Amino acid sequence: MGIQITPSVLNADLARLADEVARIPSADWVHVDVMDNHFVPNLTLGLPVVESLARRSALPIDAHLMIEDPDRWAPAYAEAGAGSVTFHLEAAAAPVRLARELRAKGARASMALKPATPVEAAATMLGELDMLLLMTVEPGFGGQKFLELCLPKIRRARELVSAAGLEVWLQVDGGVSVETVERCAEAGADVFVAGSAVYSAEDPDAVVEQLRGLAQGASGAGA
Ligand SMILES: O=C(CO)[C@@H](O)[C@H](O)COP(=O)(O)O
Repeated sequence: MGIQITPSVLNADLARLADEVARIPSADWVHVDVMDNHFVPNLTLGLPVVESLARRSALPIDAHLMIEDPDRWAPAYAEAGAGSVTFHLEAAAAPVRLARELRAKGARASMALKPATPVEAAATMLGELDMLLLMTVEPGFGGQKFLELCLPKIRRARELVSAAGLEVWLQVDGGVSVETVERCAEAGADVFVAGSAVYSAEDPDAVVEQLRGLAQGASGAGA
């Protein structure tokens, strides 16, 4: 599939959500952060907003659920029209069953790991996943500094995916910017979430293109 850029709308103007998504036509997905103030210390938006955005957005929705009890809630996001649904391993009671349920509902099944969770924790179920999300900040807020300690994890995840001969996408999320995207791509990431780097810019779509170019160059997938 190659390099994909999925801007997070967390730091966009949420009162104008559909318009904010329309400002990033070059993106591959729009990344929507769902937070419940239990799994993370922040509260954002939920199912009705995702359902409504799915009807209005030209981009497919990449829903990142930072919530407790994803076993109960995640399938509803697939039904609401999210093309990809990410739950956290740290929160799931039955991650394999949940991944299968998401796929059965027609969504891409994705699982996220917080920075301190070793990649090995996901190794046995990579075959159940379409994407593995490696958090490169502690989840909960946009605008944090990229955690360098996550780079070896990205490398290790790429090794595991390649060794298994799987097509699992490797997404990174947190502090991804023009300063850090190349290091993530070199380490093996291929899907890049960027929030403040995109939405703090006057021309968010130009940043999407810039991130894509840098990541492609660094991964060797460039022109
Ligand atoms: O999931 C999260 C934060 O928990 C992210 O998606 C952030 O929204 C990314 O924002 P930046 O770090 O790129 O500003």
